[in-house]
Amino acid sequence: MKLSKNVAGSVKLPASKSISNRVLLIRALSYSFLPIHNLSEAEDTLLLDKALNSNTNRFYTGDGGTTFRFITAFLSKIVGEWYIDCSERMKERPVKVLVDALNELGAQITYTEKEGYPPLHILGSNLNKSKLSIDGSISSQYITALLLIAPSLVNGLELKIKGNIASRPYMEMTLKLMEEFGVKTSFVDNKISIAPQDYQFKPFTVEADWSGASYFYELLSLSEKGELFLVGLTRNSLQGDAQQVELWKQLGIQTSYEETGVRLTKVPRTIEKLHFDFSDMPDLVQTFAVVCCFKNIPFQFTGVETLKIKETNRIKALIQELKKFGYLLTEQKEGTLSWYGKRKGIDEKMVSIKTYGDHRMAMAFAPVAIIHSIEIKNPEVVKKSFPDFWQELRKFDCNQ
Ligand SMILES: O=C(O)C1=C[C@@H](OP(=O)(O)O)[C@@H](O)[C@H](O)C1
Ligand SMILES: C=C(OP(=O)(O)O)C(=O)O
Repeated sequence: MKLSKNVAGSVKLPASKSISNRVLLIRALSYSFLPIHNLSEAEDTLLLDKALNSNTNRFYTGDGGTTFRFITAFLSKIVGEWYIDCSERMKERPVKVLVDALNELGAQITYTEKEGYPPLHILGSNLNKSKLSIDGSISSQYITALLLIAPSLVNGLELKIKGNIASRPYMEMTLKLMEEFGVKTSFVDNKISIAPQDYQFKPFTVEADWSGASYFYELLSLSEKGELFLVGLTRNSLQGDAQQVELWKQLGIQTSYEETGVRLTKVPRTIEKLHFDFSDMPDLVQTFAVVCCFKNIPFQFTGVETLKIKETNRIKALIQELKKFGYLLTEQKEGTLSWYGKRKGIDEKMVSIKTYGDHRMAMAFAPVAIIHSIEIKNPEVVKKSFPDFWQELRKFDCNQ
């Protein structure tokens, strides 16, 4: 694919997988069959949906962090014996904080391979303890998993969060969705309290995905001219990644909210370098690292410590792949990724990008095809969150 330097057109984004997975779990906890409109077709969502509708006691959750962690909490409170398996990469992503919490509530969960990691064997029961304290700095998904089941626990849940809350907007998204389905929650001074109560499920429509939108902001940013319309995005989003709008403005992309989506136009950029704490928007680090290098904007990104335990070690993967274009990124201290503007020349006419099983590596590098000839290895990885990504990108192919 050779991308045009003038990108004009409209993009159909996938539905948010974060919202989809939460709403699927809430519907299952409500014993409801009412419809969820615009449910994501991401593999992570398809696998969760399948698990929630299966009648076996063995589940496979693939590569999905939320998929694995949400189903773990869900099964822990159902009396029975359950086995949850997953992909090889998920077996390297820790789950101890969640398992310890569920065991403290009364479940009996054991590791079937490596201590602290999936896969799991679960003896589920009526969890009747209600007070917990949990480390919030590793993944918000542990907190979300506990919150989602909290109203259905015999004595509810009082959750005290210790340390920083990584990916905090995702936890806030969970609380907002619970409220949307009629559950009362209280969040004061790092303590969340939820009394036992029933969800009131109702038909629901999932928003378009702000994380997936970032690759088209990047596309316009790397182009020479153009204008894009991203269908389905709204200003009042439940997604923390909607906050990327402010960053793009500094980088020269203006967002205008219209009735059916957002319009992106090019404006002069207002910054020469970018210092930003990504702990609220961890999934956008790859997009901004790539765009900043190719626009020659030195950067220092803090709050990136959780990236090592995502689909791949994203810090290492970014350093390795950007080096192929001569950009020398450094991780001088844990949780900080920087590029000081240093670049060495390269001879390669065509650069081959490894994706390491990570959808966001493929999507963050794809727009670079505007500037440099690239080949993306294992492009099918996008199915984890954005199955139609290549189809949408092809709209900007010169040979179309
Ligand atoms: O709750 C969610 O839907 C998510 C939370 C974040 O994970 P962490 O809380 O592990 O950072 C994010 O990176 C992931 O893509 C989706
Ligand atoms: C980190 C991600 O997802 P998960 O943790 O649910 O696998 C992601 O989609 O970038």
